[in-house]
Amino acid sequence: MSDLSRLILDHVRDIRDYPQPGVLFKDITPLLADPEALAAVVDGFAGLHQVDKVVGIEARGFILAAPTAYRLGAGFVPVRKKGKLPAETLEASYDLEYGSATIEVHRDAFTPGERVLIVDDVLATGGTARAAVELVRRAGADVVAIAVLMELAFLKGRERLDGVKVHSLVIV
Ligand SMILES: O=P(O)(O)OC[C@H]1O[C@H](OP(=O)(O)OP(=O)(O)O)[C@H](O)[C@@H]1O
Ligand SMILES: Nc1ncnc2[nH]cnc12
Repeated sequence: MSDLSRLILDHVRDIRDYPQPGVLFKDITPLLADPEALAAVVDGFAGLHQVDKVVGIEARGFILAAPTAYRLGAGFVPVRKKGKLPAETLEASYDLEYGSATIEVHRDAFTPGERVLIVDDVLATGGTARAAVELVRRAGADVVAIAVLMELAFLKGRERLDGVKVHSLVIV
């Protein structure tokens, strides 16, 4: 296992039965609070691809995507839960490990053909990431890859992202 994977595992804590019974929730707040771990994760994402825009998925994805964009000299684009973006949007609905949701992106968030890295904290069932890929493509940009801090392999999210490059800093 890489030093980065070990560092992440040491700073993510498991919360049983949150937000509902049967879910083992991966709480990244200890990692965010640790300067060395936070910097290593952002550097890890920024080392993957040079892109024009980094997309962050509300809310935890924002925290990691914005510093990644800064590090790359790229722009940041928020994908938000429905009803939060002020201008004209595209939307996609999906199921995730513990519920369902609708996300949106501004219709004019990208110029055609821009290269995009999508960043989030956790890949579980893949519903969220798949919907984000769909939105970015419908908005006219090119999804270079998805990058997550942690992939929960038993939920097989990767299988729902056929044809998209998926980078996980740690797989559990
Ligand atoms: O692979 P999936 O099963 O779709 O699950 C992964 C998503 O679930 C969490 O987001 P959540 O909707 O809980 O939002 P939050 O970041 O606002 O806590 C996480 O941050 C991912 O975006
Ligand atoms: N088990 C989990 N822990 C943290 N975030 C998640 N998003 C979906 N499933 C999750």
